[in-house]
Amino acid sequence: MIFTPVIYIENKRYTLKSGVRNIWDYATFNNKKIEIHNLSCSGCKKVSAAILIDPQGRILIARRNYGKHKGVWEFPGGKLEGKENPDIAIIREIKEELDIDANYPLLFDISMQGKIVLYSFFLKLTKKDISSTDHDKTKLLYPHEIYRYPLLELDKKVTDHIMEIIKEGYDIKWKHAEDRT
Ligand SMILES: Nc1nc2c([nH]c(=O)n2[C@H]2C[C@H](O)[C@@H](COP(=O)(O)OP(=O)(O)OP(=O)(O)O)O2)c(=O)[nH]1
Repeated sequence: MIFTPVIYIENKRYTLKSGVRNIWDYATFNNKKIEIHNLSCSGCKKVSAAILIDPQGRILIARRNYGKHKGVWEFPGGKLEGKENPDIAIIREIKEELDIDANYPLLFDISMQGKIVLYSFFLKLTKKDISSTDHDKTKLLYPHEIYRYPLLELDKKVTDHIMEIIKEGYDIKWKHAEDRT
């Protein structure tokens, strides 16, 4: 599991390494597996969510097209299967839902509400035309714009944490390798 330089675990904030200001650079410092803190929550539903970021720093949100959350905007993702790790789950989910092949999911938030534990990962969005099996609409939004849409409670908390990370001066934009100077 690769963390960002900042991680929120149940609303507590941890800084893992100083001196790294672009969250994507952290992957190159920290490319080894680390076991995540084991949350004790018996009978919890564990869910991974993808904060897919484009090169302009916009985030993908999607409107659910079925079930009890139909019409609600959320981050793509879904439940962990069996003993699956959250990072493996998010790679599988966004392949299934959006047909996106992702690398280096960066874990930055573990939030709980009721019986749900949500693991949120930053991922690079390189694909242009997005369509989802689970959603009828998608949007690319700057983080402050996300609040304009009806969101699940946990997603508001995750968005608050993204805003805090940006206000502190961390950059969530990334560059294509060929654009790097
Ligand atoms: N995919 C996704 N799920 C989220 C987010 N935030 C959040 O609280 N959840 C909750 C909603 C669902 O209860 C659960 C995701 O499960 P799922 O994607 O398999 O959806 P589901 O409707 O089949 O799940 P269920 O609640 O009916 O059991 O996590 C989010 O940003 N993305």
